[in-house]
Amino acid sequence: MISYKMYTIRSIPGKGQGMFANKDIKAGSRILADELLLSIAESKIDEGIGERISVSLHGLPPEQQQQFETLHCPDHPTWTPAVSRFLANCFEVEAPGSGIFLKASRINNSCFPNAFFSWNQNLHRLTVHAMVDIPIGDEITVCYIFPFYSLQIRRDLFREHYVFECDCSACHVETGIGRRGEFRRRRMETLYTAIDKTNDGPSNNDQKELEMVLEFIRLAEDERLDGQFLSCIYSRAKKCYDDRGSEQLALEYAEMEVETNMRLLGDDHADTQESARDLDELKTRLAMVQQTEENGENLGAL
Ligand SMILES: C[S@@+](CC[C@H](N)C(=O)[O-])C[C@H]1O[C@@H](n2cnc3c(N)ncnc32)[C@H](O)[C@@H]1O
Repeated sequence: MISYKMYTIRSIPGKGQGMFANKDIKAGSRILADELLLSIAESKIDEGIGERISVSLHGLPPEQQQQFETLHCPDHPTWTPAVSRFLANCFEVEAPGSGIFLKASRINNSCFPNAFFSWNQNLHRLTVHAMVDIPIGDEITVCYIFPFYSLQIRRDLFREHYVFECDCSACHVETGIGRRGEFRRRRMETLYTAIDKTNDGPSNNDQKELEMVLEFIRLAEDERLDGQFLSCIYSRAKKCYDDRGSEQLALEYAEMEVETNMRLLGDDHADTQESARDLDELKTRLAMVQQTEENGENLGAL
């Protein structure tokens, strides 16, 4: 067992090691900002991945190579141990790259996670933030993939990439919670793909895009799913409303985007800083519109 300020790493039956809160952790708190041990610039799983991992690993001092060897290594049917170990423990750094972080790699998966990981380019570290209040003693979990993927896709990715079967309540579709959740997640997956395909500029079908965005947000709230994907969707809602001249609604979604980014990424993340700048611009624009309207009213009253 290893204890740090906010968490302890210890074994759990059936899951290897895991990370546990050793104090009550408030939503938005930074649980860790982990240093990069090694990375590869291209994480696509092709025949060259073993070589890329090997080059990066052998560029490290022997002590750090040994630290990599201590990480969990699943028994994958086709990959070498180095590839299995890398893929089961890596996190995305600058896309399409992946990296290994010794502490974060002890965090297990849940499709109802209570924490969120993100590569922070400004800090050159991987951060993990509490998405919700985490009581002392609870396991700290992240979702390795988009949690709104349907059960079949989640199962396939967990088996293929990480070699485990997820046992969280979302993966038990025989229960009421699991079944209702699966229905919502399938719909969210469809909507996310469709929203992603719509153009960034003013589209021919703004109304349809806005309807999809609002439905996605409703489903995420019902399913209590959170993540940076949600702040991207808030950003789309902001843009849809702004494009149609509904600045007040655009402002509400801009505020939700900043709140989500602050909580999940922290104020030192480039995405948070960009969304905060956008919010300030929108507020300034809205204040100018209000001022112009007030001036017009005053002139009319003369
Ligand atoms: C990033 S590591 C997490 C820490 C790992 N348990 C350890 O012992 O170091 C990923 C591996 O943890 C295990 N794992 C993660 N989440 C799990 C879960 N919900 N149920 C069972 N095993 C899980 C799987 O073996 C997976 O390949």
